[in-house]
Formats: sequence, structure tokens, C-alpha cells
Amino acid sequence: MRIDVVTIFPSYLQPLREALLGRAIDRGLLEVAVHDLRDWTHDVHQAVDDSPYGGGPGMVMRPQVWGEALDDVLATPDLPARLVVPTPAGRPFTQATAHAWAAEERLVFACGRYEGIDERVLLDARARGITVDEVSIGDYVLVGGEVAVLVMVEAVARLLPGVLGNPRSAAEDSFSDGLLEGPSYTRPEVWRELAVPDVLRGGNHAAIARWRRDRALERTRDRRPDLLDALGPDALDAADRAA
Ligand SMILES: COC(=O)COc1cccc(COC(=O)c2cn[nH]c2)c1
Repeated sequence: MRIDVVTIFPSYLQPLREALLGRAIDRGLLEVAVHDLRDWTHDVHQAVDDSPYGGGPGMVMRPQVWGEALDDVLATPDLPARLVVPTPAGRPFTQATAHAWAAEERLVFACGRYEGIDERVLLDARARGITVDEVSIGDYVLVGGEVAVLVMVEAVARLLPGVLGNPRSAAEDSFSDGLLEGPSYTRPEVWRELAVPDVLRGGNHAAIARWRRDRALERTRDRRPDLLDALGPDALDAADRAA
């Protein structure tokens, strides 16, 4: 997978080159190119923003600069790209989104700042047949899209074959069965007088699976009842409902 990021703060994306993702890049499982938006300005001040029509606080990112940047970065007709714009006003980014994007050949991320990018940049891209996804990673406002890109790239890249050491991890992710993951334990058996639940120290794998499912249902009911509602009626069997 090829990932391009356009931003006025390229160094914000440096963490992508660390640790697991860095190794995936070194192994050629992933290609990441970060572009400085200011490379497409032509004035001495390298201006990327201007005052908003209609007034109001803050500044808006200029269409000319973004237009030229995306013309260059998206200019790969042989490799259809998806343009992703992180924004508080976007559709929710979920594990399902991550799985869908993991199948893409190419993702291009546009990092907005200030009050956002002039809307015509997205209209123009869509008019040219580019798929444009405006996505939110949560209901809060960041200063710019860069951190959201780090979140989304990590969520997608870990699903790519060969990136995670243990592929079962991705398959058994939280949300993979629609529930939150329950508690985990490792050695020692007792720590600060707190013991690991007996069932986990036994060898009864059916009982362990039942216990883990019960803890996941309990936690999901408590913290994310919306996820339970989203599950189909037949997703929970009688034993689940009794949990
Ligand atoms: C068309 O879209 C744009 O212009 C985007 O512009 C902006 C402006 C400010 C901040 C951001 C970063 O995204 C978030 O804050 C965000 C994403 N998820 N949850 C919060 C993006």
C-alpha cells in the first residue's frame, strides 16, 4: 500500500517511521510519502490560508495551493487513489473503515488546519472522479489533521498482511465480534494480593471462552450499550443473554 500525506507540518508524521510501522516500511509492506503543502505556494510568505468569506473567526486554507498540491500528488491514473480528509465534521472512522481501506492500493491524506480547507478543493476532486472521504476519529476538535492521520494509518497498516507478528491478533481485535475486549492477565498469579481469575489458570478451554465472552458482554453493556444495540438480534445466544 502506498500512502501520501499532504501537510504544513511534515515532521508531525515522523512517528510513522518508528517501531512496527517503521519496520513495515523498511520491509516494503507499506510506502509512506509526506509532502509539505508549502512546496506548492509561489509567494514569498508561502501563504496557505486567508480570511473566511462571510466573516467569522479563524482562517481558511486557500484552494489554489491545495489544488496544485493534489493535482501533483493524485496524478497517478494507473493507481486509483482515495483522498481522505480528517475533519470533526466527517463520517465516523471505525474498525470497519480500517478494514475497507486496508484493501486499497493507495490512500492520500489531506491534513487541514485552521478552520479547514476551502470546500471547493473537495468539490473539484470529486468532480474529477476522485473518491473523497471526510472522516472523523472522534467527537472533539484537534488543531490539525496530522494526529488523526497517525491514528488512521496505524489502524489500517496493522491490518496489512505481514505487519503484525501474530495475524490472529488482528482477527481477534476488539470489535471483531462487535464487542469490547474483556480484561487480560499475565504472570504472576498473585500480584499485590490480587489473583488471576481461577478459570484462566485452569485448562478448560470451553469455560475460558465462556468466561471471556461474559466479561466482554458485561463490559460492552456497561461502557458501550450502543454497540450492543448495533448487534443483530441473533448475535447473542441464550448463554450470552444470561450473562
Ligand atoms: C474539509 O475538512 C477540513 O477542512 C478539515 O479541516 C480541519 C480543521 C481543523 C482540524 C482538523 C483535524 O481534524 C479534527 O480535528 C478531527 C478529526 N476527527 N475528529 C476531530 C481538520
